[in-house]
Amino acid sequence: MYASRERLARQLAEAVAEALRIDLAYQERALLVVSGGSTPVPFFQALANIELPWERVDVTLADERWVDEAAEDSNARLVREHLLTGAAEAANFVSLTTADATPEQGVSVVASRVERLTWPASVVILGMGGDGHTASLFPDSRELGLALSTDDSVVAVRTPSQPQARITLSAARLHQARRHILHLNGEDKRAVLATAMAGDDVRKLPIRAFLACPLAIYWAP
Ligand SMILES: O=C(O)[C@H](O)[C@@H](O)[C@H](O)[C@H](O)COP(=O)(O)O
Repeated sequence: MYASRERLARQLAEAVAEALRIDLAYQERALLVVSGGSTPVPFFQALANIELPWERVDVTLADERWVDEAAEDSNARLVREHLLTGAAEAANFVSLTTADATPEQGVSVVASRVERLTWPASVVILGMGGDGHTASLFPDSRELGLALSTDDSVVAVRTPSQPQARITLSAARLHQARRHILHLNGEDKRAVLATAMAGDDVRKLPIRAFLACPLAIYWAP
């Protein structure tokens, strides 16, 4: 981990906290949509320690693996361990899974949960994989076309390159935010982002669906 990644995470936490503060000055509740993966951990830890009226903040995920919340690779677990601690413990976390065996069975319950939240979100923070995916909009997802085009909030996703079934907020739902942020580290991801910016085939590099949001980019080497 580079020191600058830690600094970036702290700056990002300050920016997100400020956005929540601004929105909470004139809304009863505010919504923060975060991503999983390894990149956000220092950001979560920095944000967790910032004083805010967290009891008026809802936190949900851009996407989730269809696994038990106790599983190593559960994004909910990541958020509970690193964000919902300290001051942020008072936030209300809304998970994207149910006890159903498959995301296809749970998708409508998750959709109604998501739709009850305060939209537009204050901030949607996206990550990006080396294949240009964001949330669970993978280039090889069978449901990519659906997730990019549907008005539904949530889509169950099967992706040959990924070991688990997943559930993702749709592109339309992820677009419903006052601010969009892309948080990424490393030269390899910067190169993927540069390629994404130089073209327009969203199915090849799904991050392209968010480049015109506008998207604030938080990058460290
Ligand atoms: O993993 C997830 O839960 C998210 O679906 C995914 O979109 C993530 O943001 C990117 O894959 C980046 O992941 P890293 O931060 O681990 O590189």
